[in-house]
Amino acid sequence: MTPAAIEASGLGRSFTVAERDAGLRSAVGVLVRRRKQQVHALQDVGIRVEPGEIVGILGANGAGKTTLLKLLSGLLHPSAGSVRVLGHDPARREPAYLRRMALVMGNRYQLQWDLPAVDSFELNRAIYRIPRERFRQTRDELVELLDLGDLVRKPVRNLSLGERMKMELVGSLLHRPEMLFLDEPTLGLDVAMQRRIRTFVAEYNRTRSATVLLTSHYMADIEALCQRVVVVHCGRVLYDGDLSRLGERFAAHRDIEVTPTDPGVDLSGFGECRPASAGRLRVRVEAARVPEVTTRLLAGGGVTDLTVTRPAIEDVIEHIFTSDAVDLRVDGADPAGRGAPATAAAP
Ligand SMILES: Nc1ncnc2c1ncn2[C@@H]1O[C@H](COP(=O)(O)OP(=O)(O)OP(=O)(O)O)[C@@H](O)[C@H]1O
Repeated sequence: MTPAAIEASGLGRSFTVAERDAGLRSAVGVLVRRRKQQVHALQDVGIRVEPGEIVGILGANGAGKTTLLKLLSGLLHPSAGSVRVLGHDPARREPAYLRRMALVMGNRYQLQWDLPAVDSFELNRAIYRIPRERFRQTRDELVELLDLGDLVRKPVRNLSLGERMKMELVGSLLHRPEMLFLDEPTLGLDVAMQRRIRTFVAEYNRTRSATVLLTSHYMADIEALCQRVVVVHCGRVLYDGDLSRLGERFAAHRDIEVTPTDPGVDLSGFGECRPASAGRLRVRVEAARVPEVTTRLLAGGGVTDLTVTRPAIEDVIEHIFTSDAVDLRVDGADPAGRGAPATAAAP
């Protein structure tokens, strides 16, 4: 078996935060007597990622995605469990590890605000001790790939959001990292720029055989780049497997589309009913009721054809994000047969 790019087990991270109620009295009181609370940002995460994979990390706000990327890149130390990335313990932040990975955050900038990006690139060359010739070659290649041209000579503060993000990517990739952690790299960008960044990430993964972990709230990013997704919910891994099979696992309902013989027929007794295209009707029912409802619809003789479809992946994700971890408790093995726990435990 080839060594994994990432291997984590029982990985967890908690934070101790001061608790206080609203109001002035509480603000003063907290100076005298501090109440503390433990926040479990991430718990018992088990994950194995193979070299060259692109894995999407999905989760609602506050689910623990950034905490996971920070643990893997060594910005945070774990409170529990163990993790190896490219054979290194990330928390030790060894130069040998830092030279092989990059963390890019859509809401944080590493380039010097008042300087042209090209100067920050020089700084990175010195920090990472990149040989001059290789540095020039990589920089020019990346600048061309991202159509940045002379923009590298403009102060970073004068660049647009999308131009700045592309510049951040160049700055982060000059040392040719094999491991890329991308936290919301397309945040706030327009659709065309999102697509440009996606194409670039796919290209970088392909040409450099880089392993990529990506978080994004844009499903288009995930669908375009990631066959495999890890869904983090309330700090735990709820699902680790093929994106295409997420719906099988978590879709709470199915849509049954029928062509009625009588266009005025009332099917609302079966479930939420809406008109679909070409005179068809769509009835939304709980997944468990599909066999019973289809049997009754066909036996009634009022429909000429019938198809059952799963909801769009966005709907499935929304269902997961808005549910309590307990609601999503499922039994049995993970569908993709990966190591991560397939059950969501009660908090
Ligand atoms: N330094 C910290 N101190 C206290 N709590 C923290 C800290 N960092 C993260 N948390 C908490 O840990 C939980 C997970 O946060 P995290 O930033 O990992 O979520 P996320 O999934 O990346 O969310 P988002 O999509 O909003 O960026 C949240 O409840 C957050 O408030």
